Amino acid sequence: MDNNSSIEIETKSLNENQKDYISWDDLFMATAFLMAKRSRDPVTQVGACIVSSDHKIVGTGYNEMPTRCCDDSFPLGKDKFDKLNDKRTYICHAELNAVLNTNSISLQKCIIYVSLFPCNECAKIIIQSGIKNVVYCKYKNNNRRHKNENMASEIMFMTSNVNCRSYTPKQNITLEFKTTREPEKLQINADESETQIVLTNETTLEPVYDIIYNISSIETETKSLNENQKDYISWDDLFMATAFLMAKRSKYHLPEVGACIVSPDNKIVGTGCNGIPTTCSDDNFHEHYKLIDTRMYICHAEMNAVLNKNSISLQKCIIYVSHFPCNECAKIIIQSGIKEVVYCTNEDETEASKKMFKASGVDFRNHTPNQKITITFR
Ligand SMILES: O=c1ccn([C@H]2C[C@H](O)[C@@H](COP(=O)(O)O)O2)c(=O)[nH]1
Repeated sequence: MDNNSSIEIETKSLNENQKDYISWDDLFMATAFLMAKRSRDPVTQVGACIVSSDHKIVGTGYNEMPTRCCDDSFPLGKDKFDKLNDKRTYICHAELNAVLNTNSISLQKCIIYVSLFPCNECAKIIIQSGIKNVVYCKYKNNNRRHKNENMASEIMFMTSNVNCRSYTPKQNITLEFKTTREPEKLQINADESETQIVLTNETTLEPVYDIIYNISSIETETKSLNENQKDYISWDDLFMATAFLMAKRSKYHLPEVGACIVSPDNKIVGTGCNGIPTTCSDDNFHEHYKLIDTRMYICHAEMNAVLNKNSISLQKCIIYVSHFPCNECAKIIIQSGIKEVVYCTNEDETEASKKMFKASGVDFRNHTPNQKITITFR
């Protein structure tokens, strides 16, 4: 390949590709709105996303009943005459959950993105946690800013030097999940003294869902859904959507890849997309060094998600990836202690990765959300 043509191709595809590229503000506000899709509050679904000064997600949350307080035995409506029968008595707000869900020792200098302006109770929690910036999308009660509880929050933020600004992404974000057929199926012959790997040409249409998750969750999840919760999404959909959202920060059409690592208790502990190392400025790097093969410089989404982690250990974590990991990423995943890979598409040569995953006891499965997920900022 001659140098000039490859430079041209690369620069061209970078420009064309940046149509979909999103800002940090868009990314984190979209993550907050995505989280809100897990809320079972029939009236107002709120999401929050806490981000460190180096753009790592360190906490997420949505409004829900306290953990293990089964939604069906708690009211989802209001009753101003009977506090015991009023959802407000029990529901933990999105901000509270995001702050308490964090894997980071300190939230000093962090930013919290919230779909709704924080109420006075959440303002107290935000201030005491050390968060220094609040980015919100709208006010509750038809955007009535001058409601008492909003005023109280504003006064407390102002006197505590917590910066507060409103931000609404200009357009909705739609995440489309490409589905592909598995090119080959891996079989392990358990009878052989040495593990024998057979590649067959049988093609099956994924997804294969995590049976354990579904069985335990169906009972509680389906029963409490109501009319207003058409948008409600499963954990698998949420985290795959987060991986695809991350991919929108990639400037590389190789393709754009996103990854999201999740702890056993469903906390996001790392995210990433493919890109050149952080310290190499994206915009000048190609032209400056007249790169022949950009792929040599690209850090893959999986590598970035693992190295971006805000948890000491990734033992027993799950990594959600838009594309099946290559062999280099498979090594990183295995060595990091991650125990499961959930992928959406599998277009590339991944035999070596599969062989290593199998031998190392890392499970892998496909998950493709049934339909596209649209994040609407309203
Ligand atoms: O700062 C806030 C304010 C409210 N919420 C949650 C609490 C409730 O679940 C809903 C509000 O329900 P309404 O029926 O609209 O009063 O929003 C929050 O998470 N954070």
